[in-house]
Amino acid sequence: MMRSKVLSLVARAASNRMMSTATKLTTVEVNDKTGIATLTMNRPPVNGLNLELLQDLKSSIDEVEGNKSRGLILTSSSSTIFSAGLDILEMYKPDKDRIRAFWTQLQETWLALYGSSVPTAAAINGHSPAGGCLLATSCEYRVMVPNFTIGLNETQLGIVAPKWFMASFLSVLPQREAERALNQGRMFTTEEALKVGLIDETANSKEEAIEKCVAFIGTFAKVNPLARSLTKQQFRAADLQQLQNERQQDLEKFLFFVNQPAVQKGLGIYLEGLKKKAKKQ
Ligand SMILES: CCCCCCCC/C=C\CC(=O)SCCNC(=O)CCNC(=O)[C@H](O)C(C)(C)COP(=O)(O)OP(=O)(O)OC[C@H]1O[C@@H](n2cnc3c(N)ncnc32)[C@H](O)[C@@H]1OP(=O)(O)O
Repeated sequence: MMRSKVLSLVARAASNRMMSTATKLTTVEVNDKTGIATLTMNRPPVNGLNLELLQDLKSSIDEVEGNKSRGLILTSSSSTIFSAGLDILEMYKPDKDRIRAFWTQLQETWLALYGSSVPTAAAINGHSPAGGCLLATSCEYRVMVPNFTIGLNETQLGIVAPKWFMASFLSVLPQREAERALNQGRMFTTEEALKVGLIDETANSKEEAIEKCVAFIGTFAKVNPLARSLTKQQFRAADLQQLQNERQQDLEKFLFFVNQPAVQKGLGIYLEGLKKKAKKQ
């Protein structure tokens, strides 16, 4: 390895603390200069949100909450996928106990991210359908790299986005825009997403997206952190409380819905289509 490359790696290691390397599905890296944590999803090939990735995401968010980071940037280690959303294999022909744990964990992870007390931003460096879009819209700010897509495409799969998915979407888009996009299961290109306000900025690379997220978080540098976080909590309290109040019903509704023969059939056909497409490539 060239000396300059070695030196730059040493310098980077010195200025960034790796907080959690034990868990391999996510890593948290805190920049010593900015105090901002970058949480990276790393579940190849598509960051499908299965039980284990959701557990790691939740514990990484808790870690960032606990280590006094100035902000959290969510991104992916893939060069083309932010997250492909929920791992369909968790919902197709599911194991009875595991699917309960899976949905319960999804609820917990959303409550932690949407309700996070630190400023949050998503550096969307790849496609971000469904659950991927949920993660991005749970953050306060979104910067996306061109030539990818983002949206809640649930109706295209014959499934229904629960109320709290809609709440995140509605915290970003006007009701009319959100309703139409959800009914259509519309995926937006980066350019379209910028136009409707689903994302806040575009960036030419992941690095630039992270820089822009850092700049967003920097806008709070002179704002009292407690006042900022309590203000954020007040904006989000009703959405968070609604899920807290209805967690059990939401779980039962999901289990009932996902176990319907027609839904299972639809998921099977969709998975088959994905696999055929992957084989052709
Ligand atoms: C009232 C309450 C009711 C509640 C109802 C349930 C609500 C559920 C809500 C959430 C919805 C979801 O999140 S469902 C997931 C939706 N996601 C998608 O539709 C994305 C599907 N994937 C893609 O479009 C593409 O894979 C991609 C654009 C993300 C990437 O394309 P690329 O060409 O790079 O990769 P491949 O398509 O070749 O995929 C590689 C590999 O990964 C498998 N794959 C992809 N996505 C998923 C997924 N979401 N789950 C599981 N597996 C996935 C794909 O099949 C390939 O596998 P193989 O290599 O084995 O063939």
